[in-house]
Amino acid sequence: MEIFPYMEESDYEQLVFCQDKNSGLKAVIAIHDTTLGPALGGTRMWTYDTEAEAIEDALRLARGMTYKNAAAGLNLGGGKAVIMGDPKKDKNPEMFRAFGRYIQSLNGRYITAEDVGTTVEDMDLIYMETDFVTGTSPEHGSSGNPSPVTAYGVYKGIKAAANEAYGTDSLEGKTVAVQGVGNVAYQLCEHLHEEGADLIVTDINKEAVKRAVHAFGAKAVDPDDIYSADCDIYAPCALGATINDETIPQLKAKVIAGSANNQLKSEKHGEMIHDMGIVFAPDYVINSGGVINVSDELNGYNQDRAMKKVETIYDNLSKVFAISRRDDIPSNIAADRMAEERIQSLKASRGQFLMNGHHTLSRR
Ligand SMILES: NC(=O)c1ccc[n+]([C@@H]2O[C@H](COP(=O)([O-])OP(=O)(O)OC[C@H]3O[C@@H](n4cnc5c(N)ncnc54)[C@H](O)[C@@H]3O)[C@@H](O)[C@H]2O)c1
Ligand SMILES: CC(C)C[C@H](N)C(=O)O
Repeated sequence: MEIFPYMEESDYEQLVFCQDKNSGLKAVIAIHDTTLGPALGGTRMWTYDTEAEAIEDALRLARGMTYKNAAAGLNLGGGKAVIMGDPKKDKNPEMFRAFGRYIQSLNGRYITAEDVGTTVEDMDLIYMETDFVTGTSPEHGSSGNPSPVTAYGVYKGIKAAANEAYGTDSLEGKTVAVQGVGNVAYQLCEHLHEEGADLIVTDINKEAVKRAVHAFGAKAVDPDDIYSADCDIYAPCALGATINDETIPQLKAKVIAGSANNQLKSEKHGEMIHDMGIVFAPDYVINSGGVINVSDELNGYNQDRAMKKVETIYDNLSKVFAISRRDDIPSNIAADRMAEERIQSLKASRGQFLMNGHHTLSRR
């Protein structure tokens, strides 16, 4: 992989390699764009087959955070980190402390939080070395685990998408097919069930499926059968790239709205579902509840204020759908335009973010 041409193409600012032999840390921090403010994005721990795969994932996810933060109206840029390793086997406290020291070395240009494979406990270890971490335990004055808030935002986003497709945002009697019932989706199912939606669920983890069937009376299907499930709304909450050439022809839903990052395999798949009249809630708009919540820590965390901001996901998505309808463009393109406009309007007068010696995250 040629790194500089890749970085130049989407104008990445910085890529940092972190190695600590003692703890086994091998990590990459990618900072995409800090026009709007310091780069905020989670740390993913994953078993990458190759270094190139890890670097590419960090870069791709960092760019996604630039768009997510901009579209959510946050004064934050985009960055992301990946740690190479199996989150079930390879973690140790020294690893996260060493990683925290690397974050500290960036002096606030990158602020981290949870992502797939990392937990509140990991953030607490990072916090032992740096202030530039959010989503630590509430006893540090922090916001804790972002997943329940992400789930609430996705629930609100599903309502906005239902309103666009069906002319009402009531989910009572609607059937929602949920792919993956992990941290976010289990809580999402709770909101949907409370509103009277019928649930179809799948997961590669049989226990997770059992739990949802038991708690919400959900109907279980095999992982490959979720795309063709007879439903009104398909909620991808597991992996990326599940909207692709193979799955699109199987879909019966009029709405696609879920928590997973990077749901479209490529841009052409956004066009395909747009042409079919499917309402698609762009992933980085609907799943921004977690980052909105942790970002409130930069003002001294206030849960009420954070939740009010999370509620804006409904209006934000309605705006995206209106642009998509007005210009007859896929909703993912409409969302990109909305985010890019915010960044471009500041870019003329501001460059990269540099800490000015004072920051609000210090709770010590
Ligand atoms: N946690 C957050 O706050 C947050 C914020 C924004 C976006 N997201 C995204 O939402 C998604 C879910 O996040 P999470 O924190 O709930 O993760 P999680 O790991 O807790 O849940 C994912 C679930 O998907 C299941 N799964 C994996 N492959 C599958 C397959 N092929 N078919 C069916 N199920 C499968 C897993 O077994 C797991 O139960 C991820 O894509 C994540 O990037 C999460
Ligand atoms: C900052 C974190 C809460 C970010 C989250 N992992 C996301 O993808 O949005």
